[in-house]
Amino acid sequence: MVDTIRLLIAASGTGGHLFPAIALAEKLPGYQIEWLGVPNRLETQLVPKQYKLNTISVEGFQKGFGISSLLTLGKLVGSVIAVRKLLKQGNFQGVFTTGGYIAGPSVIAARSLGLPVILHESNALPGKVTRFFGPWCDAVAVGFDVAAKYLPKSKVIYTSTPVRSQFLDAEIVSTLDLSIPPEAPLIVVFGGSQGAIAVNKLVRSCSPAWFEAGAYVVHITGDKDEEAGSLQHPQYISLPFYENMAALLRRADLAISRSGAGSLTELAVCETPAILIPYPFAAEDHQTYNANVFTAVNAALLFKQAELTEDILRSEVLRLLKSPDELRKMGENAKTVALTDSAEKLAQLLREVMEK
Ligand SMILES: CC(=O)N[C@H]1[C@@H](OP(=O)(O)OP(=O)(O)OC[C@H]2O[C@@H](n3ccc(=O)[nH]c3=O)[C@H](O)[C@@H]2O)O[C@H](CO)[C@@H](O)[C@@H]1O
Repeated sequence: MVDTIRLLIAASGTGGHLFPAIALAEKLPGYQIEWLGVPNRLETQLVPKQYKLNTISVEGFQKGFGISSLLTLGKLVGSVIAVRKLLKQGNFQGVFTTGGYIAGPSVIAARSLGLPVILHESNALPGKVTRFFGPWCDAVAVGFDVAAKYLPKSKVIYTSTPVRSQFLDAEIVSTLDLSIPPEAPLIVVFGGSQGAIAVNKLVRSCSPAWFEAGAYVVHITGDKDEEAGSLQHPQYISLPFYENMAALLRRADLAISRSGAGSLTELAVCETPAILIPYPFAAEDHQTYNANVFTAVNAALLFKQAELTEDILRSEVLRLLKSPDELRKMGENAKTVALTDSAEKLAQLLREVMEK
């Protein structure tokens, strides 16, 4: 009889790092899974109760990564020791990680114990940690196939990025609990898992013209926007966060969004056309690389935040609202850049590596 396999999932920080790992974990019945994160990030809220969350302190690691700062090195060594101890004491047989600062110590610790590691990188331009540690991993699964060209020394496999299971349910739209008339055009605005204050300002200024055109706006502002709540209108719904993004994106006629890999993959599987405004301060401008994947297949319009004025945003949205055929075509094109069976593909890859 084969013993139950014990897997440590190192995924931490943002929705973009956590949701793909949660979707994968759901596809590994029979595996005993524990989580590795840090004490003060989103994993403390998002990791499902059935997985034990172990935490270590690796804050700030990514920032100084690549520069031989003693502090960074000291933190890294401490984290590696902590993860090694956890892996040994917990009898784990392998590690899965979604990159980011938690991945460095996890990969080093696992490899130093001879354990297999799979890393999933969801961005079109892989992060520094992925580029550096990718060759140490048994495989690097990528969310967009263009990422492979930045990982020449890694064993790269295109799996797309797993989304939460509700995104794959075409009927989910019936669970939308916001009062929006069925025939009204719907614009959904969101800025990743943390909101986007600069986009919020623009959207509030433009919205009255969109209301006049009959559109409803669901605006997810994040919880750090002090001006959230300053716009009131019967066709406007403002929320700090919304759980049922799957229903909302399927219902949306147009999304206005940052271009984090998680949001983009969800837009793709929901076939939602989009206006993308990459977060200008994202590491190495990786959100622009992500957005380029969409513009390359005419699935979205891309605007640099610094160049996007109220006038441009207002008029582009009004133009698109008058062009349902163009919107429909953009949605169809979006579908081509993601796989709906990504979680299964990733689970299969993991099983192949862990059970060989
Ligand atoms: C600012 C930044 O650097 N963000 C990065 C972060 O993702 P970050 O979490 O910021 O953004 P993503 O777009 O990847 O994911 C956002 C997730 O939050 C969910 N959501 C959002 C709002 C809401 O109300 N409800 C909700 O469920 C979305 O559905 C999505 O699943 O890691 C990603 C993966 O490495 C990167 O591509 C992003 O660039």
